[in-house]
Parts: sequence; structure tokens; C-alpha cells
Amino acid sequence: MTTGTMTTGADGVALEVRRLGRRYGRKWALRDATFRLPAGRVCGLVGPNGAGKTTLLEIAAGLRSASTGRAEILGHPAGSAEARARTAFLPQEKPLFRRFTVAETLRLGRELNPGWDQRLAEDFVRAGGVSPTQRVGGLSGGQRTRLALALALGKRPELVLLDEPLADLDPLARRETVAALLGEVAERGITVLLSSHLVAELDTLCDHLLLLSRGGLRLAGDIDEIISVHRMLSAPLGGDTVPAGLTPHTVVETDRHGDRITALVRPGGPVDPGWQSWSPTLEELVLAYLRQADPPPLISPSAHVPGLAQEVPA
Ligand SMILES: Nc1ncnc2c1ncn2[C@@H]1O[C@H](COP(=O)(O)OP(=O)(O)OP(=O)(O)O)[C@@H](O)[C@H]1O
Repeated sequence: MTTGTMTTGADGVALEVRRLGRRYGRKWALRDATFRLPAGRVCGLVGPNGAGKTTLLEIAAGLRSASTGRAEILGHPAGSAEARARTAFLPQEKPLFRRFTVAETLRLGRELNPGWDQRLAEDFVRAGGVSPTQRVGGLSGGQRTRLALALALGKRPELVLLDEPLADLDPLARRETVAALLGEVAERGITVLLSSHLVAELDTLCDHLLLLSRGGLRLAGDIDEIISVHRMLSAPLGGDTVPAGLTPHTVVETDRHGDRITALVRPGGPVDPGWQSWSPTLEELVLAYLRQADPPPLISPSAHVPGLAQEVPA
């Protein structure tokens, strides 16, 4: 998603975090995260329950302070008036008043946001078959999501942060809502960061990925870039614990099935001709990283912050 006409940060970076960490008591919810999200991307934020996704989104939205490091939205500190004005955040529990009608909800959006686009918000709900006179309490889950997204988009943000926006939608409603959202996003050049557990649907939605695990950043970058540096390898299993054919590579996961071993690797040299080799799907790759307690981190060039080592804490 690189089209669009929106202004962006001086160097085209929507979100940059450096050494960002957040601790609750003695427990780190997010640790030493350093990455860039280029403007115009639709970025999936994935990780197991408790990985730190909501914490990251809330810090970016300016709703939570960081314990270490910093986050910048389009060159402005997260939480500053400039950053808030350019960001819309939709939390997991959609903040809608059940007694309000759809029209009253949009009126509130208009009153709270100086740059409000009433036409955009109205068109977005109407296209979802939602009438302005309906009460929020009587809307289906899908219709409520559409109204909440209309509130977010009506603000005319440059960065939209969505915390599991699609979780309560059936597959059909999900597809329609996603198509509507992506249409607006592409037309306006908006950057989106959305957390999701729907790994199988990531590649229809996103062109960029962040993967968190136990508070640490494990993958960051454009999806094409990430896929291109991984291979699936498979060979008959010899006697060795780690077959010699794998030793030049960074091994993310191995899986033994009968007399074969299959591995997801980041090649560190030529692949042994005795091994079958193919490109992983995004779903295979993400699931392999999620299954590991401590997968080897990868920050691809598109997500790299110049001048900072991109380590992940042990
Ligand atoms: N207000 C809080 N007080 C104490 N601990 C918290 C608080 N908020 C989050 N945590 C802890 O921080 C860690 C990260 O939580 P977070 O909600 O960011 O994860 P998540 O990846 O969004 O999880 P999920 O997929 O379940 O929504 C968890 O261990 C969680 O229990």
C-alpha cells in the first residue's frame, strides 16, 4: 500500500520506536523494541496472548507511558498533541455508547475532532447497510465494527491503530469490512497497524509485519522481504540430532515426521543439493515463529532504525 496523497513524516516514517519498553511491576510487557514502520504500509501485529501487542498500541496511541525508550508518530513524540491529532486508535472493546443512534455517534465524532470528515464517516457506515437512525445497542457485531472504524477514519488520521478489529466478525462480514477499510486506506495513503490472531488472513490484509513474543520483537519488516530470506528445507533424517545440511543456516524450527526432517531456516549459504527447498507461506512462517519460545529475531531493512543495533533481549 504505497499509494495515496497524505502528508507523511519528513522521511516517510509513520511510527518509530527506539529501545521501547514497558514494565508492570517487575514484569516486562514489552522489552527493548526498536523498529520503524514506513508510512503507507498496512502492518499486521501478531503474537501470542500476553505478547505485548496492546501495550505497544497503547503507547503509540499516547494512552500509556513507556518505562524505557521512546515512540514517535510521524516525527512527534507519542502522546503529544501533534501525534494524537494524526492518530486514531480503536481499542479491543469498541468505545461506543449503546443508547446513541448512529447519527448521534457520528455527531459526537464531529464535535470532538477538528478535522472531521462527515461525508467519509457517513458513507462508510451507509455502505455497510447501517442506517443513521439505528441505535448502537441494536447493531450487530459487524455493524458496530463498521461504525467504530467510521469514527476512526472520520478523524482523517495518518496513522490508524487497531486492536483486534476483526475478531468478532464472521468471515463474510470480515471480508466486506476489510475491503472497505483497505479501500479508504489505499485512497488516502493512511498507515495502519493492526493486531490480529487471524494468521491465515494476514497476507490478504497486510504488506508489513511485526511479530512479538514474550515482550520481545522477533520479526519486523515488509512481508515480501521477510518471506524472501526464509526457506523450508526437507531431507531424509540421518542419525544426527541436527543434520549437517542445516548447520550453515539460522534454524527457526525443525519438525521430524517419520524418516524425514523439515526445517524453516534463514539460509546462511548455499542449500545442500540433497535437500528439497521451497519458499514458506506467510502462515507457515508466522506459525513457526509463534511456536518457538525464543526464535532468532529478524529486523528487515524496511523496518531498520539507522544507527541502532536491533537486538532482542534474551
Ligand atoms: N495494566 C496492567 N497491569 C499489569 N500487567 C499488565 C497490564 N496490562 C498488561 N499487562 C501484562 O502485560 C503483558 C502484555 O499484555 P498485552 O495486553 O500488551 O498483551 P497482548 O499481546 O495484547 O495480549 P492479547 O493477545 O491477549 O490481547 C501480559 O503479561 C499482561 O498480563
